[in-house]
Amino acid sequence: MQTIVVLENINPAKRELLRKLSATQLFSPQRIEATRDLRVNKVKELVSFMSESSEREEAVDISRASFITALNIISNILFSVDLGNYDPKKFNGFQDTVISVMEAVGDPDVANYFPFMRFLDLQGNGKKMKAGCERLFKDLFTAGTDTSSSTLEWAMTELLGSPKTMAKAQMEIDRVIGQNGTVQESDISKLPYLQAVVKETFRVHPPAPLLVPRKAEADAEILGFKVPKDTQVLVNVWAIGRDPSVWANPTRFEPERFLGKEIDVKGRDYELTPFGGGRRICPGLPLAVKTVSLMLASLLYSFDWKIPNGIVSKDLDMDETFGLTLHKTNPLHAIPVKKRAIN
Ligand code: HEM
Repeated sequence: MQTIVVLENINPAKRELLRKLSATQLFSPQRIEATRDLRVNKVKELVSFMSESSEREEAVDISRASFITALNIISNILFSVDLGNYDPKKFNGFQDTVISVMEAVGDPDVANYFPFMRFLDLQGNGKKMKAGCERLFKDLFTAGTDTSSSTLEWAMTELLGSPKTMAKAQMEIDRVIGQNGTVQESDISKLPYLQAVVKETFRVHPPAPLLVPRKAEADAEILGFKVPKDTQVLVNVWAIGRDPSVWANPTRFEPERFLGKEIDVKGRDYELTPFGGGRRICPGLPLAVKTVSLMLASLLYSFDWKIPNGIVSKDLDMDETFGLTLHKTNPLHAIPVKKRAIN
């Protein structure tokens, strides 16, 4: 399931296209607003899946389940179809996904069904353009799914490792939603502690720890360091997130540090830039923050969580595999225990 964001390998023209497509056609504020119910429904399906596992007292692979949800949200925004399936027998990962997408793209009338495809000017472009599109969509799915599922997995890992923090987040959600509700996106703004948990997860476990590599366009000098033209520059947001000169107790997971503070992940506060910043800032940011917050709030509202195999919270492993993307080395498995009837 773990895939790597290899956006640095895309040529600049394609990257620009991917960016433009994301920002103007797919994740513009209007489009994000128009697809709100879709996200709520896809997260309801995640909760139903967890509910079935709960009845069987079965541990769930949190990263995999949230990956399917994130994938279906993006595939529905793009093509109004589910490309992921919670049943592993019916879903083999990106290969199947991209093939299904390409079958849709191969249809000459596709732009009638998916108006944004006109933007790509597909008509009559033949095999080469089709291959380009295949790569383009694959990159979009890759950039948006793995990053979101990794964030959710780390948030749940940290909360399972700190039962008090989990209880505090659950109490806040219960207070806002009441006993028999469903979490809506509009509730998230009323959940400052949940938002702080998400920010704290981004601080300690940024899914793209070195952002996307940059290259100096000209000789430069930064803080006395000479950076010659064409040097590859990596921004280590993982290290910034754990810098003791910036953060008190940097290795502790303490969402409280964000309460009452303006600091956000939108690229303006340089101590917390999990989505990058400036011209290259992640165009999927608004979608990602909404998706991750809604998934997390819904899982905490509907279920209590147990770690399988008698492992206690303090012994939960936090091993990270560090590369262009950051992953939990051993996938988190957790058992959902239903707290209330699922609507
Ligand atoms: C928690 C979720 C996510 C995180 C942490 C994340 C993070 C990032 C980062 C760090 C970059 C590079 C920015 C830079 O170097 O300044 C990036 C680029 C990108 N992201 Fe995201 N992302 C997430 C979700 C998404 C989603 C949901 C989508 C769309 C479906 C998406 C699409 C893209 C694209 C297309 C780029 C390339 C932009 C470019 O090269 O200019 N991302 N993302």
